[in-house]
Amino acid sequence: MKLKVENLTKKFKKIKVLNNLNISIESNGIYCLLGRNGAGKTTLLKIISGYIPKYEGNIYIDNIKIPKGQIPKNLCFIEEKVKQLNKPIKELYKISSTFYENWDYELANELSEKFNLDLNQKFKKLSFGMQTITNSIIALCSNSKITLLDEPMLGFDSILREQFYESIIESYQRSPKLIIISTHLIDEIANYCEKVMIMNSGKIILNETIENINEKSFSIIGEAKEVENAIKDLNILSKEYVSNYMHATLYDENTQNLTGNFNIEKISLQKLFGKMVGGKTNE
Ligand SMILES: Nc1ncnc2c1ncn2[C@@H]1O[C@H](COP(=O)(O)OP(=O)(O)OP(=O)(O)O)[C@@H](O)[C@H]1O
Repeated sequence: MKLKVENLTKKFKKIKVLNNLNISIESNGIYCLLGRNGAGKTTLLKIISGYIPKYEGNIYIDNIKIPKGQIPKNLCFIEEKVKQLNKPIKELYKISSTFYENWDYELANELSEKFNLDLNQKFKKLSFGMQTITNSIIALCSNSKITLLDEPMLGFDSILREQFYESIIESYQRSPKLIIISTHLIDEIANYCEKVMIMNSGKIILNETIENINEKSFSIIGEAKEVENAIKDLNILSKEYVSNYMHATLYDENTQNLTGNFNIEKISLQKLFGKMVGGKTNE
């Protein structure tokens, strides 16, 4: 599947939450969407899903323009904290199977077993984490060609999260699709997705493969003059000085040939994210 978001602007009471935002996704894959609280992730996913009809710009799926406010065929969007009807889980699966034409019964059974869900239990009787897992299972089993998961791991403990990541991969391997996961669990998701999009100030400021990000993200520490000279032509995200030492963070592909009396090491996606968007929220 292809997804294109073109010049998307969304205002709430004159405040621009999305500001001429563009995304182009050319093929299926597992993508993650990062941004600080209030960055506009949910708003973006809701617009793509047709839940917010008023906006400027265009959404294209497989090169076809989606009319504003229309829920695209073959798309499933699961919001954070979504409330289901207070019915037993097996009823919710049944209802969902009539809703989603490619519903995967086998995967629904497998995942329910994996997460020890009692299919006779009513939704409201489930713990918060189990409610979230039910929603996320429904999203994966919907087998939608575009699956948008907005903070699908809310309330999960670390074991549940690990199992859920495995389930996403399993569902993707059974039936490749375009999955976008919005999350704050940055370093965890980095192990499972291939591409990362970072939102800030209403725009996508980074849209890269994890592989490229790893190749470009570094920190360098050493004698200030020497470091300054070595990195003067590179993309510097931050600089800090302690006496005559300097610590800098770089995002640049031309770091391979840096040599000198300093230490250079890779940094995590979490750290890079902090350097790129730290100190700025839309709130
Ligand atoms: N219906 C609405 N009316 C007015 N303002 C809204 C509405 N929905 C969202 N906003 C505002 O838009 C901004 C972006 O919100 P959004 O929920 O999209 O961010 P987010 O990146 O998903 O945040 P979080 O990570 O905290 O869930 C926030 O400032 C929010 O208060």
